[in-house]
Amino acid sequence: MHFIRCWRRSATVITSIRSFTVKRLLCSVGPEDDTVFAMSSGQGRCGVAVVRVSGPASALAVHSLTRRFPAARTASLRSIIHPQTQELLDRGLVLWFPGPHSFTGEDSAEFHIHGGPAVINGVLQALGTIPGLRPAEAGEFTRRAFFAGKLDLTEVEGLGDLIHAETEAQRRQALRQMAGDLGRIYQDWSDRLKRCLAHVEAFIDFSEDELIEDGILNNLDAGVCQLQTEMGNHLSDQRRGERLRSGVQVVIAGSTNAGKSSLLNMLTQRPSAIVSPTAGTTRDVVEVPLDIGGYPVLLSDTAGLRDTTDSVEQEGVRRARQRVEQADLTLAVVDLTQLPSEPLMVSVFLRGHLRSILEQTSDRQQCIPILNKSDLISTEQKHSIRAVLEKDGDVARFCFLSCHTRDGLEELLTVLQDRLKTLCGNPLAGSPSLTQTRHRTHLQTCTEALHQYHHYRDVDLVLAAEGLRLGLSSLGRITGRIGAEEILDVIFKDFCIGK
Ligand SMILES: Nc1nc2c(ncn2[C@@H]2O[C@H](COP(=O)(O)OP(=O)(O)OP(=O)(O)O)[C@@H](O)[C@H]2O)c(=O)[nH]1
Ligand SMILES: [K+]
Ligand SMILES: [Mg+2]
Repeated sequence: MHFIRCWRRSATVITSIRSFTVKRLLCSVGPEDDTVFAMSSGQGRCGVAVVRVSGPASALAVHSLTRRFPAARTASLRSIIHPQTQELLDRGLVLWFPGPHSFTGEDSAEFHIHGGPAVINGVLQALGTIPGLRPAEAGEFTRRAFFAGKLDLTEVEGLGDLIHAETEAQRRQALRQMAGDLGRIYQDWSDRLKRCLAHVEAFIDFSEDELIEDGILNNLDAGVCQLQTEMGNHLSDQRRGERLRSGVQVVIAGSTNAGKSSLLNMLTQRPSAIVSPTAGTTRDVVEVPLDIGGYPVLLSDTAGLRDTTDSVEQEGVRRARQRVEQADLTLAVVDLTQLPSEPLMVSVFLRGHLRSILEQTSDRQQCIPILNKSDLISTEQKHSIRAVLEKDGDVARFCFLSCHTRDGLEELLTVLQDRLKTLCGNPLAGSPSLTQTRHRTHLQTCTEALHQYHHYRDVDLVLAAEGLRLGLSSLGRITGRIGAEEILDVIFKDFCIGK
């Protein structure tokens, strides 16, 4: 969805100024001497739009459009004039940020103009007539900031996440990463590893001259072990940061007619899925993104689980099972009227029933049993069911619910939020979580390389040193000190024009 939005935004801008561009749109990977411009605020009619310019010809751009040059980093009201026709385009604020003290590190400027399409197009077209200026690529301002050393890759990713953050917890995590919290951890590990490597190399070069004490290798071992422990702890985070970034997969599953689609509609507060008394109504997976207490959730309703000869429904059941298998959390909906009347049989029945829903995924943390249609049973029945289940440690914390009266909804939301908190962690507490598979992959490579150090340490010190060197380069790949080119395009594809 984000991608389409960004793509649409960029498509509009590019078509409107294409005829005025002097240079081809190049996808650059390194610093450039051309100057780029783009609208940095959102698309559509708005009070104020921000047009950004960055590169060596920024001063020329400001001068050409405003005549009177503004003081650095001070908003100045100016008439904005087309440099060729001298026509007045708008009156707005102009800001001048001389490099290197700017976001991109280059000379840059911002024009805060009125947000109507004709004004915006007029100013973009005017900029396009200035020699040396061309429209910016998606993410090009940030790309320039990266090459100027203003941001490392984790900070660039944090900035991208911040732009796309849809919930409070996502915003907090992204902001923290953008501020460099995560990058600093990796940089610290990198610095320490570099010191270890320098010592091993010194030992290899000078030990025969007996200039180096013997104990130095033991200290080194301890240093490498300490790094491994810290990396291990960072990696064993149950994917909290990644989950918060991409959304928690919550799946509603259960038998046909248990009330799964009714639950989806109640949580989304709209008729997202068809509800009917016919068993087997839902076949496709119906997925709705939700913000629950600041946590991003992808909530899916699935086909009722039952044996069937209908091939379409069979496919629905297959998809439902697949979703449950991949889910971070399953809401297992049970129709209370289907429970055995004998209270003592209730927990046996429920345990079996939950097992048939969850199948392989036996982790109890991943399931909330929802006993639905509580409006159809008496208060006494409810009490006795609760008493039996509370005694049974094998049944995870359950919720009574009625999708008809909404009784139990508050309690369900509380339980749900608790689980989401556990699944995503508090993005502001403790050390920051890794947020991307990319980080995980390089860190794993790094820890494996450190094993190589221990493996060869007594056999061949040169090979042991190679392990440290490999580890160092894996860490460098996370922050972009090494091999940035190959992944830049992947990262920047999610950025919009103007950022
Ligand atoms: N009395 C009562 N009826 C409910 C409740 N929840 C759902 N129902 C009814 O149960 C029937 C089935 O509801 P659905 O939401 O379609 O159930 P489902 O689990 O999605 O069914 P399938 O998609 O066929 O698997 C409908 O007639 C609902 O109105 C409830 O809390 N109380
Ligand atoms: K149904
Ligand atoms: Mg349904």
